[in-house]
Amino acid sequence: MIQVEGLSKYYGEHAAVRDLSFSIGKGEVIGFLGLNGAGKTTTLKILGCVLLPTSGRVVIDGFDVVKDPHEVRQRIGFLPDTPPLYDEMTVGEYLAFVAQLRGVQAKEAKAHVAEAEEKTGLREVDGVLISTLSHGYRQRVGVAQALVHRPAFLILDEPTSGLDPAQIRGMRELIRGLKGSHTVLVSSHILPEISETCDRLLIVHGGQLVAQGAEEELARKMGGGSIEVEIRGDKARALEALQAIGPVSVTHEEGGVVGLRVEASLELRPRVAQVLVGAGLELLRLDRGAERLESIFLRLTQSGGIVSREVAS
Ligand SMILES: Nc1ncnc2c1ncn2[C@@H]1O[C@H](COP(=O)(O)OP(=O)(O)OP(=O)(O)O)[C@@H](O)[C@H]1O
Repeated sequence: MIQVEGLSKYYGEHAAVRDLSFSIGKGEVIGFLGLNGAGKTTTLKILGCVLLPTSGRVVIDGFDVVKDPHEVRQRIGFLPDTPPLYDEMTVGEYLAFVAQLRGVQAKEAKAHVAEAEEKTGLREVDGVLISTLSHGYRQRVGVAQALVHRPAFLILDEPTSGLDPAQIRGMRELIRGLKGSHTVLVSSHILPEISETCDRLLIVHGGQLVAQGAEEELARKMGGGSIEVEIRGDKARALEALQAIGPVSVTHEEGGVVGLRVEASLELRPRVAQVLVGAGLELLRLDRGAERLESIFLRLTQSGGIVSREVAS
């Protein structure tokens, strides 16, 4: 369990984090979202015992980050925005070195390293010098060093930063694979990545929490949500059938295939399928609106937090 209560961090007069409170349950994968400068890195560094808070409390598994940092560090693994890698070491040497720094017995270090390499797909580069690795592999080593002492909690700051699309997918799968065995807090500003990986979202803006909840829940609270379909058949008939459910717009049209979006809650997906098939149309695809998290996020972070007060509770 992670509990954050009234956390603030000032750099001089500037409040990077203001009165932040949230809790994370065992086994949850939480996405920490915010624009550049929102206060994500500062918060994660405090949770990772790298920075001291100005005020407030962070308790991880019953231990306070200020009073018991040693206990906290044994229970968390931290991937900072720039992973602290030693270029002149091989992957295996580096992970063994980090394991021992974190209190793993020398005789157990090998098993810990093998397990971390297995989870992060690094087995084949165990003997490779870190200086020769691609950026994607370096990020994996960053995650592996966070895992190597088998912590219950993982804090990952922008794990996909600078990765190409294939590497992003690999990292997403890696994080998904950690679910169940770890509690994960992962920060990002890449919305689809968070949307697909996380159970719940914390959205920060200007150092404050402006919303929290599952994507579904946030969309409901904000009255948002949309369903996208692709059909083959008469466009006018499709528009008429869908208008009974909510406002409809045509998203694309090509070779007899029409894409439409209905502004309606996801729970209405079966109803959407029913009316389209009932109208004699061929239903080729039915999905949640892809832009949804993006629109929730933009509304929260561009409204100066007006919507936020209702949604943050
Ligand atoms: N060492 C520092 N000294 C002074 N101000 C700082 C320092 N570190 C961060 N800040 C300021 O605190 C605010 C929050 O920064 P932080 O790095 O936590 O945001 P972030 O959400 O992680 O942003 P990004 O996605 O760009 O990394 C910003 O206004 C930043 O300029």
